Amino acid sequence: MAHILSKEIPYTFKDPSLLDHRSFVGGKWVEGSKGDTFSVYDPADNQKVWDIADLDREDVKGAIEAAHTAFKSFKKSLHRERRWLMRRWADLIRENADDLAAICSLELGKPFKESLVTVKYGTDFLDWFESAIERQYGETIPAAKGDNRIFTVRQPQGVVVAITPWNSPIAMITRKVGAAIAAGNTVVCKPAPETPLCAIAIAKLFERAGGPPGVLNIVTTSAGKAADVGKEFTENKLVRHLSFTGSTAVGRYLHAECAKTFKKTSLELGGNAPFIVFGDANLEKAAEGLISSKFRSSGQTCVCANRIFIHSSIVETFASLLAKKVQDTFHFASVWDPKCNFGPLYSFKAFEKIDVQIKDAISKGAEIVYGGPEKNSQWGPNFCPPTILKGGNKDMLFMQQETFGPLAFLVSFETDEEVIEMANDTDAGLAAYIFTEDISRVWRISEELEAGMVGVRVGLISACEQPFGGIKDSGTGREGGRDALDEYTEVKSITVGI
Ligand SMILES: NC(=O)c1ccc[n+]([C@@H]2O[C@H](COP(=O)([O-])OP(=O)(O)OC[C@H]3O[C@@H](n4cnc5c(N)ncnc54)[C@H](O)[C@@H]3O)[C@@H](O)[C@H]2O)c1
Ligand SMILES: O=CCCC(=O)O
Repeated sequence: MAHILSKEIPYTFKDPSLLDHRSFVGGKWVEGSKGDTFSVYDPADNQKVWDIADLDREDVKGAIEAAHTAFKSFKKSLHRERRWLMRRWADLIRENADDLAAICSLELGKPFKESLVTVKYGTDFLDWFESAIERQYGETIPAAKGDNRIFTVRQPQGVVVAITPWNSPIAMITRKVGAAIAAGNTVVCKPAPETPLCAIAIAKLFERAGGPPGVLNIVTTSAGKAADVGKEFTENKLVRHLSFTGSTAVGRYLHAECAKTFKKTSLELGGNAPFIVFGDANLEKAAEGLISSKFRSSGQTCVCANRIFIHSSIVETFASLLAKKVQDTFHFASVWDPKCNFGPLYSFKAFEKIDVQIKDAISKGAEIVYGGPEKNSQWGPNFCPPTILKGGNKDMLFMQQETFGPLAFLVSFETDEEVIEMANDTDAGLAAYIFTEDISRVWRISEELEAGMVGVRVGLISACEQPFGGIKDSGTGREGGRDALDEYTEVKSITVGI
């Protein structure tokens, strides 16, 4: 089978060799052993982009074994050697930022301009982890038994499996894989079947940076093989840590399966973020914060605002201001147009989900203030413009179900107590946002919100230096930040008798 891009795009790759349809296992570029493939589509027009190698459970087992073999020597690599590897890798990603952004736009439908921001965000993680490598300190502990001395060291865990979603195909890989490798582990990464090309290109650059064979393995698999391949990840005893970003349902399943072999898990799952604007808020700031939180990636991030609570005294003013700012902010065009800053939804399925949420809300009393889904939009079959609805209430679907699309549902509230209760009335606990000018309210509400991350007077909280993760059904563990490498190491205590 000839493997070439199946469609024309208005972009010329500076280095076309970054495009590949194969997986990367044990330092070799491989097809699936059965020769199976699956297709990747461009969300901007639903046209096929390429056929990608579809690895099966046996192939994935081989990748785990390759990672295990590589771990035997990689765990002994010097900190300084790993720093240089990370630095070369990050530099190569920067040098190839345009091509990587183009791949991201092609398979995710993200505007090219926004894809460049994503590449930078992804590279920031590698820079951050690199700087942390030589600061993996242990402790000395006073021993109760006078003749003993106790100290601790941090050691890599072994083979780490990283399973990533489609909505952030560069940063979700560097955030997991970067930290795991920086800490001295070896990795088998399974990217989402919708967006394997970014993962493949990142692995090409890892190889060029001098990454030893087997340290990073990329296994591309179709949606249909995910469950089977997942069993290998959870049952194989060589895997010591499974790090997953994706839906709560799949995360819950993987977590339970991993418990059977006592694997560590890091789970970054779904969100349902409350965004609260109090009566004393700076409304300009709040509207701008909401635009960056709600409409980033067309509403397709786990930290996007989902339930927007506005104090009843300002709800009308805020809705009009928000509509005006949305109108002034977004420019729709082809995702390749440098002016475009708002892209399509990932898929028709996503479009249908938001259609259901809008119809449900309208049938229960909400009204559209701005936008509304357009069937057969000139910007593609999956395009939905930023949409604002007011009159939301607790009986509507969006209150319990993550929208993952560009719908801003405004719900009015009266008191601080009432809004805290509504904000916490969800199984998710990932991000939350508040806008107020009252310093005592900042502390009180931040501490009362049941969420792993709170943004105060900001709508964009994601950063490599921030501990990223949730509580309740939004998962366990933190990625990024000062403690990022701790997630991928074990503390060993050594007691010495003198
Ligand atoms: N908290 C975060 O950091 C974060 C980040 C991005 C996305 N998300 C969440 O992810 C969801 C959207 O992503 P999605 O639809 O791709 O999620 P998903 O759970 O369907 O898929 C995520 C990944 O898991 C794989 N997978 C699915 N079933 C599997 C199985 N049985 N065994 C092994 N792997 C399996 C998929 O192929 C994909 O690679 C949203 O709910 C969003 O909030 C969370
Ligand atoms: O979708 C979730 C991850 C996006 C982010 O890191 O902000």
